[in-house]
Amino acid sequence: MTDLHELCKFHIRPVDGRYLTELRYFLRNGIPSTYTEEEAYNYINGIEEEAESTTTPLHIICRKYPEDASEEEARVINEMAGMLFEYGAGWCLVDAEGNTPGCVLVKRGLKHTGLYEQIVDAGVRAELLLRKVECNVEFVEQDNGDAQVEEQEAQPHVESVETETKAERATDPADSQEAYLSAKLRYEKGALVTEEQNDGVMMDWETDLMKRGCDTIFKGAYVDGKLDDEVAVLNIGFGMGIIDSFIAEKQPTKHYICEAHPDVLAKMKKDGWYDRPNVVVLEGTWKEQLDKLLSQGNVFFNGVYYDTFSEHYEDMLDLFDVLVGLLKPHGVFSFFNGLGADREVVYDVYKNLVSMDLSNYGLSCSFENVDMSNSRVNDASEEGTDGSVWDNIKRPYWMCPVYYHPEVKFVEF
Ligand SMILES: C[S@@+](CC[C@H](N)C(=O)[O-])C[C@H]1O[C@@H](n2cnc3c(N)ncnc32)[C@H](O)[C@@H]1O
Repeated sequence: MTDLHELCKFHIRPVDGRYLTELRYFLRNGIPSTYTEEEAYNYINGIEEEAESTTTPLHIICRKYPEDASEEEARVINEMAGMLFEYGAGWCLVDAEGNTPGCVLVKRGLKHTGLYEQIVDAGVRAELLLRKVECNVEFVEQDNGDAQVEEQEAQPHVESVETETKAERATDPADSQEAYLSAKLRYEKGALVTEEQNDGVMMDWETDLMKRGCDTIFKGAYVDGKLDDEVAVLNIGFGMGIIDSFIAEKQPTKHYICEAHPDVLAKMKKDGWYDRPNVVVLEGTWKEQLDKLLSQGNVFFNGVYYDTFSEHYEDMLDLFDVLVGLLKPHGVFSFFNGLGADREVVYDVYKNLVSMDLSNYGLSCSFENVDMSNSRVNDASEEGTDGSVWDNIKRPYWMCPVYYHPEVKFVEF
């Protein structure tokens, strides 16, 4: 390995200013901050193929971060990471075990460190930059061979897809709305899945989270502690009707349900949702339906819940545009927070990002931490079954020990 990689192993303690001097020297003299152990190995051994994994200096720092680091050592290590980021280090490159530097810290129980925070901040900055680049440049399809987790995290109920091509993604029901809306669905015990691919569209391990979602949006039913004369709520995405059943129990004046998939709409019809006197079913995508409601100008909600499938973070940003026009001033918005939830560090990046994005709309977002360590979702083997809730499901979309349950309202309320 190289001197740069060796430096990041902290052989000599304490970790002090000498580390900063040496690291600065390497970087200023042209050693890339993303120079990987694999590249070094291949170079030394005359191997020409490009390595599949990318163990960067930042990975090594995370692997070797001393558990007993003093305050001063922690400060120096943070400064080293800062320097690496300044010189272009990646927050989401993956090593041979599929870990990003942040994942390494999570696995070592070092999430509380300033280093982890710095990596999350770098992730937020990278996402914001990526968004700007994607807006300004038509073609950013660039395969530089680096292994990295998908930066443009897919939205609720879709996890990151590592190296699929754009063409594959266009036909993947878990990734493309067009493909999803024309895919056949199947209701099975405790889940709604796509018929062919077995993507989990909705699963009943989320029941408790749906209950929380319902309770949260009903906080908007009260103005100064008094129940509003008319309580109107909107749920976007019916799925298994779990949250809609909780909403129905609270007997709102009007209960709007927006649903786009024909198989789900058929199930709603069969189960009598269309016949309920206070229920209004908006058939179609929320983008079509909510624009109509906005132009109508006479429907405003105490609570809105959002939980769709095969949408992306940028769709959610589009939702915020209409949400601010449809929410009553004291109204509350919540959503199934599966943003990047197949990787803890990405989940943390999105937690920060969504708060920042909402603040641009005058909305504040707070999160309640829900411990999921005892949830069925994290059980390797579910009681009464041979396996976990993910058996037969193509891609697990939840891998985190804590759920960040969001509550969103206008800043002044
Ligand atoms: C995860 S499920 C919702 C589960 C629901 N929260 C529950 O408690 O059962 C997602 C639902 O959103 C619907 N959906 C997907 N895209 C949509 C869109 N653009 N507009 C409206 N509904 C959509 C799907 O057909 C599916 O029924």
